Amino acid sequence: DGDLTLMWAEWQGRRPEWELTDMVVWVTGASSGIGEELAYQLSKLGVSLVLSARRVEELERVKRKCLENGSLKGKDILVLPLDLTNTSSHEAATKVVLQEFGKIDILVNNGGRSQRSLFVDTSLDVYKELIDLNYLGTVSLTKCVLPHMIERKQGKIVIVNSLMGIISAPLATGYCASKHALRGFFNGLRAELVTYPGITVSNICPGPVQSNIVKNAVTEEVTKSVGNPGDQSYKMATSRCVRLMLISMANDLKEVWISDHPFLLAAYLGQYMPTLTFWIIGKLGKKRIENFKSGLDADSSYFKPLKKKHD
Ligand SMILES: NC(=O)c1ccc[n+]([C@@H]2O[C@H](COP(=O)([O-])OP(=O)(O)OC[C@H]3O[C@@H](n4cnc5c(N)ncnc54)[C@H](O)[C@@H]3O)[C@@H](O)[C@H]2O)c1
Repeated sequence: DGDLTLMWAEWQGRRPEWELTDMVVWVTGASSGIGEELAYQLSKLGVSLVLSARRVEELERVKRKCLENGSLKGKDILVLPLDLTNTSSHEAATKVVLQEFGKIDILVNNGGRSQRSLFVDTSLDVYKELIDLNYLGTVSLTKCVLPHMIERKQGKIVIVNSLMGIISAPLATGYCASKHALRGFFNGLRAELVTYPGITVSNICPGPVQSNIVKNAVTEEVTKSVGNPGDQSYKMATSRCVRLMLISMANDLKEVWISDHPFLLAAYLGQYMPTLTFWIIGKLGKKRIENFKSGLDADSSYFKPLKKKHD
């Protein structure tokens, strides 16, 4: 359920329990899904945590659960409300973290939103929103934190990208574009930082993972979300995805693919036979669009045969 380098790192590499202790880790999108689970698993490693998202009460809930389940004390977790699209607030937020903990070892750029709509039906505002949030929000926060990492000549920048940043699927053109943009940007930034070997850039690309991503996905209009999480039984467990993310961070892997098949296979195939892969995506995607148009959950109804096989 991961690319070969990641699987090797899980087998033979450095353990998160050895490598990630005593660090200050800032997680965006920590109020739900992958970010929330990251908070729980990180809190067991004894790091200092900064939890960011827009809803303070949800972040407080996550903080309480971290304190119940981990070894941290209240002072080790900072709840810092942050809207990724409000880029003018990012500098001040970074200062608050530095004042509180004195350093930032790991920035996990996780906050984001997906999409479920056909391009022809979708307002341009949706495309602006997805680029503002998923791409520019991440770039902006990284721009605020990076000078501090350069000063210390160390730090880990983690981007929660997606397999949709490598291959694309119908009904998510704007989401795929924002994730492809992140991959292009951070591969370039990594190369710019080559004179700082202590600063690493990890591009993490999960396939489908259990979370609220579909429920929160934007549709034809920015103000309209899907509202229903759909059937998540065929997706990877959040805890497994996050464990593999921590292994990636502990081993400073530059890019990882975290997914079950057939999604992982599609990513591999896409590297070797792009034309064939896009033909297959077109064939499979046709059914996905039909499901969506008839009001069904595009994914779960599509993956029913797969689920039955698992059962
Ligand atoms: N779940 C999947 O299948 C999957 C697959 C690949 C990649 N991802 C990526 O994982 C990341 C986390 O998503 P998730 O699956 O946990 O979904 P989720 O909807 O459960 O969580 C998204 C988080 O981002 C936050 N967020 C949304 N808009 C924000 C804003 N304007 N400012 C600050 N925070 C904001 C939400 O509050 C929430 O905490 C996203 O970047 C997503 O693209 C998810």
